[in-house]
This record gives sequence, C-alpha cells and structure tokens, in this order.
Amino acid sequence: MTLCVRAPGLRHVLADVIQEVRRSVSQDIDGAEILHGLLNAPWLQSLLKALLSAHDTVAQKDYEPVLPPMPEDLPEDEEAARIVCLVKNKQPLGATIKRNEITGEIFVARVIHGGLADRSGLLHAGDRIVEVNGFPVDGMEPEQVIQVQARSHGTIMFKVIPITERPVHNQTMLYMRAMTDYSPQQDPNIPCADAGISFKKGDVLEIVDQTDALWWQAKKLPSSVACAGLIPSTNLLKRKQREFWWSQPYQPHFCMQTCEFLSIPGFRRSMRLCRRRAHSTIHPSCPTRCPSSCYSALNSPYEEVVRYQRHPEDVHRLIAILGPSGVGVSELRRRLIEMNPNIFQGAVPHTTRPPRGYEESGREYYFTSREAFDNMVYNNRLLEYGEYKGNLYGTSIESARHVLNSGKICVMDIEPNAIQAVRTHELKAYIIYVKPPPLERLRETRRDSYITTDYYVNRPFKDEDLQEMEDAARKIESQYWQFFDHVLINDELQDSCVQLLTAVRQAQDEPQWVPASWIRPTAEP
Ligand SMILES: Nc1ncnc2c1ncn2[C@@H]1O[C@H](COP(=O)(O)OP(=O)(O)OP(=O)(O)O)[C@@H](O)[C@H]1O
Repeated sequence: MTLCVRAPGLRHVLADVIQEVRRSVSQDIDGAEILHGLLNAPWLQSLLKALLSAHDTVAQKDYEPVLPPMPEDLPEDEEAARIVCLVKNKQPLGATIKRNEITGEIFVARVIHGGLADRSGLLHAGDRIVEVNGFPVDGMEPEQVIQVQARSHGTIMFKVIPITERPVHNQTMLYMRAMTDYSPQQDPNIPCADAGISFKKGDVLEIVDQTDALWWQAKKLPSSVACAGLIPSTNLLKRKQREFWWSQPYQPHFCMQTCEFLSIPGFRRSMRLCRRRAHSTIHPSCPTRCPSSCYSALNSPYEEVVRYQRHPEDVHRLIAILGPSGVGVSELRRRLIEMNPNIFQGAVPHTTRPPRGYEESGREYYFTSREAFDNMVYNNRLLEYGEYKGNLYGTSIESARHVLNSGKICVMDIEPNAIQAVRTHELKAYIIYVKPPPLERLRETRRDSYITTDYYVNRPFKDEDLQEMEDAARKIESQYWQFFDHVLINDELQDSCVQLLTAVRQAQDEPQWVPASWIRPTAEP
C-alpha cells in the first residue's frame, strides 16, 4: 500500500496559517501578535521541519503486501457491491458462511469477534457473498466456497452485497460459568469446529455475542487471545443434554448417598462415622427431598457469574470444606479453627439425642425435640441433616448465621449434596474441595495416620481405604467440580494448612466469581 499524502501540502497549509496570523496583526486583533511571534520562533520552525521530514520519509515508503487492483468492469446496473480485500496471515478468516437453501445464495453467517474479518470491519453477518477471488459462488456448497478461500495465499478478495440493516449490538458484559464439559471437535452440529472453543466444568466464559439463538461467541477466561470462539447457547446445550440423556440405556439413578444417611459436620466422631457409612452405602433412586444432590445433566449448562469482592464491613463468606471420606477435611478444619479461634468457628449443630453429662446446649449441640427438628426440616431451615442410630442431627442456617453475625468466619465441613444449600445470597459460601494426592503420595503421607472405622476404633490406613478414597474423589469431582471455588490437594499436611489459610483469606478479601443471582436477585439462578 502506498500512502499518497505528501508533506508539501502540509507546508502550504502552515504558510497560509502564518499569512493569516500576519493579517490579523495588522488588524490589531488581541493575542494575534503573540501567536505570530510564536509561529516564527526558530525553535518551533526547526521542530516543524523535523516533523515534516519524518512525515515525508514515511509517506514515500511502499508497504507490503500490495492489494490487487480494484476490478474495473463492474456493470452499471449491478446492486451496490462492496469489494473487500483482506490480507491472510496464519489466522483463520474468522467468519462462517451459510447457504440459503431456496435461492442458493451464500451469506456470511457470523463474524467471530476479534478475528481477521471482524478487525477489518468490512464483513458483517448477513452480507451476501457474490465472488471470492473473482469466482462467482452462488449455488456453491459452503464447503466449496471455503476451499476457494483456502486456496488463496496472501490476499483474498470478496465481492459482497452488504446487508442493508445491520443488527444493533447493545451487548453488556456477560460472564458464565460452565456447568458441563464441551468439545467442538466432538460436536457434529457445530457450523465450524475450528471456530469453536472447548471448555470444562467450572471454566468462566466471557460471552461476547448472543445474537444467534443457537451459537454464542465467547472467550474462556483468563484469556490473552483477541479472538472469540463459538459455544452452544444455553437452549442448544440443554437440547443436546436432553437428547444425550434420552439416548442412554435406562439405568437406575444412583446418588452418592441419600439424605437418610447424611451426616453433620463437626469434630464429633459419631458424625464422621455416620458419613463414612453413608459413603459406602449406595441407594437407588434419588429422594425428591434432596434434588440438589443429583445435579443432573438437565440443569442449566451455564450459570451467570459476576466478580464480587466482599466489603470489609460485610459479614464474612461461609467457608464450606468437603472431600472424600478420610482425605483430611476434619483435620484441616480443626487445625484452622485451633490456629485462631477468635477468627474461625464452626456452626453448632442440632440433635434430637439426649445430652451427655458434660455437654451443654449451644456448645456441643443444640439439644432439641424431634418435633422441633422436624419443623426445621419442614421449613427448610437446615443446611444438611441426617439420622444416625435413631437420632437426628443437622446444622441450621441460623447456627451458621449466628457465627457470621458475631464477626467470625464460619467454617463448616459439608457433604457434596449440601453444596446447593450453602450457595445462597446470604451465606455466599466459598467451596473448598480437598482432593487426595496421587495414590503413591497417599501411601507415603498417610503411613502414620489413622482411619476411624468404628466409634472407638482407629486403625492405620489400608491400601483399599486409599483406593476407596480415590474412587470416591473421582465420583465427587465428576458430579460437583463446577461448584468448587478452590481445589486443595492434601499432600503434606503443613503445606495444606498454609494453603487453606491463604484460600480462606482470598475468599474474604479478594474478588471472586460468584453467581449473579447472589448480587442481583433478579438474575436467573
Ligand atoms: N496431609 C495429611 N497427611 C497425613 N495424614 C493426614 C493428612 N490429612 C489428614 N490426615 C490424617 O488422616 C486421617 C483422616 O483424616 P480426617 O479425619 O480429617 O478425614 P476426613 O476427611 O474428615 O474423613 P471423615 O469425614 O471420614 O472423617 C486422620 O488421622 C488425619 O490426621
């Protein structure tokens, strides 16, 4: 490309300005004399000369590549066409095309944000492509058009009939957390697999275009690339999930555990035993009263999220820790609270069991009647609850609120199926998943540790305990990974404690992605 602006024109303009200022001086206009003096000052003159000579040097350079000449034989009566020349580098064009099945005409289906076509500003969704590099494309299959385009090196020329009414984009920033995995390479329906982006559960996506009902454009965060990619819209992904679900052979639905065996967080051994029993017991069919435990494929595939930072004067976020049985959730939680009981505290659970001699209501438990307990269940006041040896145990929202309102950080260990109950506008739970390290490291680090197998029995970990822990971890991860705000691999205990402390501090003091419905109650959950 050759820049055809030459400096002499600019010089003339400057001379005219000086001339004009001189005329103003003779007319005795205020300030004109000062301006005249300034423009004639030797220092300004030499500065302007240097500037103009730099301009001349740049303007006389030839730039590569040279675009092909504009076609001269455009018929007079032709629709107003636009000739678009793009210089292809290694990047894809960043646009998809479609064919009108009735007329056979080829259209730009979408322009990918940040891609080559988008940055040129010359191609738009809805433009009709008439020619590519001089080849008429009407009646061609989109694949054939792509081949013509792919064969061109250096520059590519499109002749397009521009769309008359371009849709107005009043897109606001929108972020979604993926609640499912997606791979464009395994999706036969995507318009162009290379234009798609893959994502995994828990990834945060910046949605840059939702104009198409089926295919959105998004960037996966954190992103350093300018170019967006295609992802299925909520409705399309839901449809895919439904189709997949129906195509699967019937299998009884297994929950990780049922509510009946759900146990209560805390240091108490009975609770942990109850939990362990629950882990090893798989019950068919999911009871309707714990639907959240079965985060099925039919739930929304995306969750709108926003960046949230707790105001220093607001109550703290609830810290909820979970992991497979035996991984060290109780140990880590206990150590955290012991480190600074003035800052960290657990929520006192309720139970229907009678108090033992040394126990005080409100310290170890709130001792309550069965009727009162049932009432709490009925009114959804319990974050989780369960039955062990004929007695009910549960942690109430009020109990967690009590800790938070006292200015402390409430730290709970929960079962995975209580995640939904603590992810609320009020508690704004920060979910920490404790993951076992690889089996080899588990064997090494747990050599001197004890597993609690019965109320009074601790014994060293056996290999099958560790294997079981791994299997349970895999199950939890496959179902709940998208909800984890932090994943802590519990390898060396000391390191894990430091990591936990850091994560808890970040949860309280640094911006985090949280569901938009927590901040804007009108947003869809
Ligand atoms: N990183 C670690 N290295 C060595 N031992 C550990 C580590 N983390 C935890 N332990 C030990 O492993 C044992 C089980 O831990 P803990 O009781 O905390 O498990 P848990 O996840 O609460 O499981 P459950 O809920 O079934 O009790 C304890 O003896 C604990 O001290």
